[in-house]
Amino acid sequence: MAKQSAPVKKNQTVTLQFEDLTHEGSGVGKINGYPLFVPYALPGEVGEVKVIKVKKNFGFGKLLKVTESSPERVEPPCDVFYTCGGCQLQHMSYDMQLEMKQNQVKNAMRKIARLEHVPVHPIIRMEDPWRYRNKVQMPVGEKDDGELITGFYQKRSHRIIEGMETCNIQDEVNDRMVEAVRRIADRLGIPAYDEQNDTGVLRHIVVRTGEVTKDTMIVIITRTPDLLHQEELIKELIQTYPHIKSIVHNINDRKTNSIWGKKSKTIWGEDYIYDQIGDIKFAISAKSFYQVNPPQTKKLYDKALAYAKISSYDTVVDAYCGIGTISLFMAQEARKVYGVEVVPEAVDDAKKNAKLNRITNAEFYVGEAEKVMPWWTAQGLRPDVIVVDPPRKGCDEELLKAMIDMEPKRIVYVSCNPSTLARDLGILEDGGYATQEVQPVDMFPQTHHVECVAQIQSKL
Ligand SMILES: C[S@@+](CC[C@H](N)C(=O)[O-])C[C@H]1O[C@@H](n2cnc3c(N)ncnc32)[C@H](O)[C@@H]1O
Repeated sequence: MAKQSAPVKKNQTVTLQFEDLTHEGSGVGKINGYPLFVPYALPGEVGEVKVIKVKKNFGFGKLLKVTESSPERVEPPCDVFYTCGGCQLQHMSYDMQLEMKQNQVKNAMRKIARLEHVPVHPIIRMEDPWRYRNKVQMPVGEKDDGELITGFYQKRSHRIIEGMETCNIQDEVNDRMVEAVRRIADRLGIPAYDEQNDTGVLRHIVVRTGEVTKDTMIVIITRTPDLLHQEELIKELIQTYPHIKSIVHNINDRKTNSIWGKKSKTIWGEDYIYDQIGDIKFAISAKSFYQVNPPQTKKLYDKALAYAKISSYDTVVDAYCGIGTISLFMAQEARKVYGVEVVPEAVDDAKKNAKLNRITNAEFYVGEAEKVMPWWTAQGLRPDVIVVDPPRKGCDEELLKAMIDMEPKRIVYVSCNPSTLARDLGILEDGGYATQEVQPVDMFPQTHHVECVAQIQSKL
């Protein structure tokens, strides 16, 4: 059979009618059935597109001009939206963002898990989908004249966007704190890290602010073991900003894209900041995972708790438990909760958090969930409910097997990636578990990320 070639060539300009969106938010238009993926194009629009990459079954294009615009197109409020890689969806209405995410979850359930009959509820929207992030990790660089600059990297590069004064999805306090550290460090003459030559000092400024407490933690990440002008920097920060409760110095001396180094020390204040979700208080240390959107997190955890249907006789396992957030919510209803988490600092936080809330029926262990759970099974632990909340890559296969071996009545799966969620639900179906329903929650407005919680029941 003759090999079919793509109907377009690189650098060709074509007119496209857009019909759909990819899960990353690019518009999809077809030429003789051949799809072209075009960032910033919306379904229902017609546009002129320059073809920039041609593959066998699909290609990529750059939107040159919108000739027929969608009513869902909006002006992005952020000046650097088209250069920055942080948000992908500011050019579409919030309703369209939600519809796209809802479809993404439905498609994953249908195409990956083959669970078309499972209800996917309407996504839980955010009342005000801006300024929600409680944590920022901002790279530091220098202008040609040596002045320090901070800003996110331009898309697919390590070039800092100059003149980025604010990020519209960040808590304003975090914006101000990044600028304060930049300004003081610049005046003190602390040089930025130079990635090319692996020289210089200041790599990243990380700021986390508690939603309820408004406590702020600042983490200064340097290449060098010492932080130049540390005392002056601390003095000026704490005198000017009394809401700063902790300043941590983290050392990353490797030539790497990773932000964090292994060693951290608190150079002023406490090792933690505090925050509260619902009735539960949390101490959060620098390296621990804590959900970035607190108002939506409460809605997510309430749903997880409702799906778990815990009685006072139940034993619960919370795998990937972080600082014990979900565990402590569950512990209020359960007989006993066991949490497991791989980051030792997070487990220390979880134990501290149990004490802080006078919760005595939750125990926390450091380890890889996929190794600890089979060991627990061998010890005879048979929980009534298992909660999992893994990173984007989903659950390890060993962990899924261990869950099935533990024979819980119910599983609650919290996921930040519908594709791996659907893959894992398929494996659980084969292991005797049926997915009852899925609830998407919009934890990351303006970006293509989507969070879900699924209720899963033993078929026995
Ligand atoms: C999405 S977070 C969820 C944390 C917590 N449930 C929450 O809502 O705050 C995933 C957590 O899994 C942890 N983790 C990653 N791989 C792990 C593994 N193999 N075993 C145990 N924990 C792991 C991470 O350190 C992180 O704290």
